Amino acid sequence: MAVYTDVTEPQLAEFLDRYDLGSLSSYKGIAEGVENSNFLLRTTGGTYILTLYEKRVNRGDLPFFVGLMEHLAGRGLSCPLPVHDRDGNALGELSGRPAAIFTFLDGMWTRRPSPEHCRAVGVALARMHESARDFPLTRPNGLAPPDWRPLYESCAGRADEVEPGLSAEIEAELADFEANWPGHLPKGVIHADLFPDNVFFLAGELSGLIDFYFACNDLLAYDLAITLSAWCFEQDGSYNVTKGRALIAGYASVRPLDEAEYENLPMLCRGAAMRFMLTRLYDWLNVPDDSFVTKKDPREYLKKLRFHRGVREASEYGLEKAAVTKGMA
Ligand SMILES: Nc1ncnc2c1ncn2[C@@H]1O[C@H](COP(=O)(O)OP(=O)(O)O)[C@@H](O)[C@H]1O
Ligand SMILES: N[C@@H](CCOP(=O)(O)O)C(=O)O
Repeated sequence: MAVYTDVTEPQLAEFLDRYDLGSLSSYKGIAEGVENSNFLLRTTGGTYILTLYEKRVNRGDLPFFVGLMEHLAGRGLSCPLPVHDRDGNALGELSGRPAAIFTFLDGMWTRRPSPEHCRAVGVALARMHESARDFPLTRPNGLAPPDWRPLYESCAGRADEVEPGLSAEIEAELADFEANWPGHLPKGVIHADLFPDNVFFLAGELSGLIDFYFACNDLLAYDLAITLSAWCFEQDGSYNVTKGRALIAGYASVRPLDEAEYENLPMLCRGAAMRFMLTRLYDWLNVPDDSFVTKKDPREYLKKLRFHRGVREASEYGLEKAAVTKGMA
């Protein structure tokens, strides 16, 4: 469920008066999504997405997110383009919430990613990284390794309610991240949440990326690790090396990794799994069951964390160093 704020027809019609989009034909809440309220908006000028930003999104970050989408779309990456009102503003206010209108992207996200999907996602992620190189705004990652311990501590020692022994396991992992995180690797603007529900396909081809609301400046290879962890595991929790190989090869075909990035992949993947396990754990323990926020199972990411902990060398993800660092994969 992702319509947290109601919008009345007169409110929306008044909001639309500020744009050159024609008049309101219809609008309807979109159930998918977690953080914000989204509406499918039809006007006499076309079809759009209306987003109302909810409490968990910091208003001060909105110019970064909206500016990034505009920048990437301008570089030819397929992603929602913010629509400006007649005064040039991409951000307005509707029903007491910051609000923006975006172009509609055709396509659907895939529930069953294939190796071909994974390769296309790897290519798109690397293109995003390259296209954002000259984006002038910056935003620190609010969910970087130094934030993981406070997030864990805000779960008030209740991790063992999810699985006995989990608190001690998290403690040991956090100590390792604090001592060994490879913070020196190349940085840039990362998507930071490129899960299957944020990538659209149309007729088998990748048609666009959405949901840039965790985007920030951080390690580029960490974004690859997040994406690999989200796309290359099966329902039973097993790693699919064919998908992993395809995703990494797709990425490296646009942006080859450097040796240190490649060698640190197991640590980066463990970190990616920890980050999503912790945010899910926090919601699992703290968000009331009748709340609108969709809770996701932290144990899915606990399994992935354990898999990554067992990986001794990056080649176990499917590709040898020479292939990935030379971009010849
Ligand atoms: N530009 C767009 N074009 C088409 N559909 C979109 C677009 N933006 C969002 N959506 C739809 O809205 C849903 C929720 O969007 P998303 O950005 O993932 O929300 P949240 O930030 O709340 O997770 C998506 O799954 C998709 O169905
Ligand atoms: N991808 C995250 C949750 C964030 O959801 P999104 O709809 O904003 O992508 C997770 O799976 O934990």
